[in-house]
Amino acid sequence: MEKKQFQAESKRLLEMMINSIYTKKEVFLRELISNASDAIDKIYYKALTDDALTFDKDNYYIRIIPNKDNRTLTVIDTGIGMTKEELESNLGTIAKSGSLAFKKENEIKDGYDIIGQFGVGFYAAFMVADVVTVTSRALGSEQAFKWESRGADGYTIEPAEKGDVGTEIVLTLKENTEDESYDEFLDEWRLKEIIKKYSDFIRYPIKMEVTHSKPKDDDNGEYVDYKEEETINSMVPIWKKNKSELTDEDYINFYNEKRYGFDKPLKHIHIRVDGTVRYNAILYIPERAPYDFYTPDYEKGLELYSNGVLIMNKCADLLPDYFSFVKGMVDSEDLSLNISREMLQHDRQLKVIAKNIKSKIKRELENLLKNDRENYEKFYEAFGRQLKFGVYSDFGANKEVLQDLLLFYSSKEKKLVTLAEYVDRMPEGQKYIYYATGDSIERIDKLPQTELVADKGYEILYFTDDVDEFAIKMLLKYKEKEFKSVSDSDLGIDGGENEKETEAEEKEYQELFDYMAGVLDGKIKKVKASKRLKTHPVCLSTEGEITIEMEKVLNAMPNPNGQKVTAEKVLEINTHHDVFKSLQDAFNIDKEKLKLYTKLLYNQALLIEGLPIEDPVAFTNDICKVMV
Ligand SMILES: Nc1ncnc2c1ncn2[C@@H]1O[C@H](COP(=O)(O)OP(=O)(O)OP(=O)(O)O)[C@@H](O)[C@H]1O
Repeated sequence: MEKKQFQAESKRLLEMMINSIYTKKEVFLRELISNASDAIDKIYYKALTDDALTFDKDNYYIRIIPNKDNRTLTVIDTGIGMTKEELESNLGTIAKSGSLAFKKENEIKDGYDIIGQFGVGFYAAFMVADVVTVTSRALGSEQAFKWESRGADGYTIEPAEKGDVGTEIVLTLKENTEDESYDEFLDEWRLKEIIKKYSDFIRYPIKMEVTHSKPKDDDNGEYVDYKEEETINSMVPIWKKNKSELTDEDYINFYNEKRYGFDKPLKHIHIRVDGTVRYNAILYIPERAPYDFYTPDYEKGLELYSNGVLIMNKCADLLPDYFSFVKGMVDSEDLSLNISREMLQHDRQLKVIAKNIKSKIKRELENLLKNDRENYEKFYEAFGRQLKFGVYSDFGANKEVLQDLLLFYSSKEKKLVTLAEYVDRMPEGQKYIYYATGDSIERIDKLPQTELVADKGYEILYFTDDVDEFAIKMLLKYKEKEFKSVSDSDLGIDGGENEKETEAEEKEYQELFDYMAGVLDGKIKKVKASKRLKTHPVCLSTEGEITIEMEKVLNAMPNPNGQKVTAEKVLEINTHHDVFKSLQDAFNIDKEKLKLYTKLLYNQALLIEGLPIEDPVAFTNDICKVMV
């Protein structure tokens, strides 16, 4: 059977490709510069095996020339050039990559990999240009050729004059339209910006004339403009340098140059991996949280480079959410790029890198905690909340990774402590890790509920962040010790004689307590004699899973159904307090007074908890009733 070839309508293919591959027009320059760099690399590789050729790096460069008068942008390179046949096959055939073929023919291993592989990048020029003119003279040839195309209409090739080996590409830019201005690609500052963004680490100098101004000679305060050629790119990426060559200042400068943050980094991590997936990375832990860090607007991610060429500004897949504060970049030669170089074809390599990076960051944070507590606490102040969110989210899937990085304020140490430090110094007989929740340390310090636990000499962790208690509920235990709120109805503390006494009292005063509960009409589950209060007359505790702090947080969240979460509150009364005597008297002789006292005590307990009083006016009126 006769085998037929597919027919490709190359005009349409070109149009489709030009307009659908790239999301940003500016990348055309990245593609042309990458081709120029590949062309110079090819001479470099040839010189490795050809004794007749020498490669003196100083002679090789890429030059960018914007010309506003002609509306042309020229890209010149001193690379290997193209013969007539090569112009025809490489630029005349879409998806033909001379660079890929070169890579296959020449075994290239030293890590300076050729960039081109798909054979389409060149055509990105047609996104911004009506006419593209390529004049090229190949290495070893005296004759140059000119290739010219208006895109879909095909191309022409004719002999041309060119003094040096290399390629000159002239783009005649499209006319501006209502929606698009192509003039930006003639603007020095814009060009500089694009070069810095995508091609900063191309290994050869990218030169361009840049306008500066200087005072006029006659010293009358006026300035004149003059042009000077500058190398725009930094060339050697800092991450390819040896760590021993680099100082802290170099890393800080890179952080600032890249605008990873406006602060100083607290720590940098320089990673070089030569494993199954090779990559370099420079990561930073910032000193301060960006202003939008804890908002939905914040975008996590690392810059992703393939061979020194920027592929993605913020690759989110490289960082878990709980380390979203990390800034920096990753460069790998082993990424499977897709044709636009914007997304990755397969993410196996990326997954390997992400996993690796995650454990590196964790290890660095652990080291910081162990060896530089002061700076760790600084870090924790800025990003601790994110770690706690990390423990809580994904149903606690990452709690093991994160639990040893957590810190909480300790009632005894009066500073932040780790869970390990807490558990390791727990006295014999202490069953639980105790915590108290509140808006601030000062407020928790005064919470009546902490009295019994503190009296026992037990340390209490203070939870002042909304997320704290939720994270801890997800952890459940640390080193086999369960967490317990000081407001829990059962504190797990053996009260001895005192406890028996309270139980006896409970029975004795049951009628009074029931009456009081009735006055509060469903606002609380019950009233009981407190085992935990020593000096304070009243407090609230809870039964069940939901604590008062959780009730506050959950009810503060947007809730379209208007449903409210309520903790099962218990009003605890200190039966050894003088107030209790008044309650008993009122119960016996003046029920109206008892109602008044009950409401007052309940509202006081709410205030202590930082909960709103339902009717503040009624509350102040009640106080006045007591006063008169
Ligand atoms: N400045 C240049 N000097 C020498 N050869 C070039 C130059 N520009 C392009 N070429 C040749 O043209 C071919 C096609 O270029 P094109 O940019 O379309 O694809 P590529 O660079 O091979 O791959 P990719 O699509 O991945 O960039 C290149 O492979 C190279 O052989």
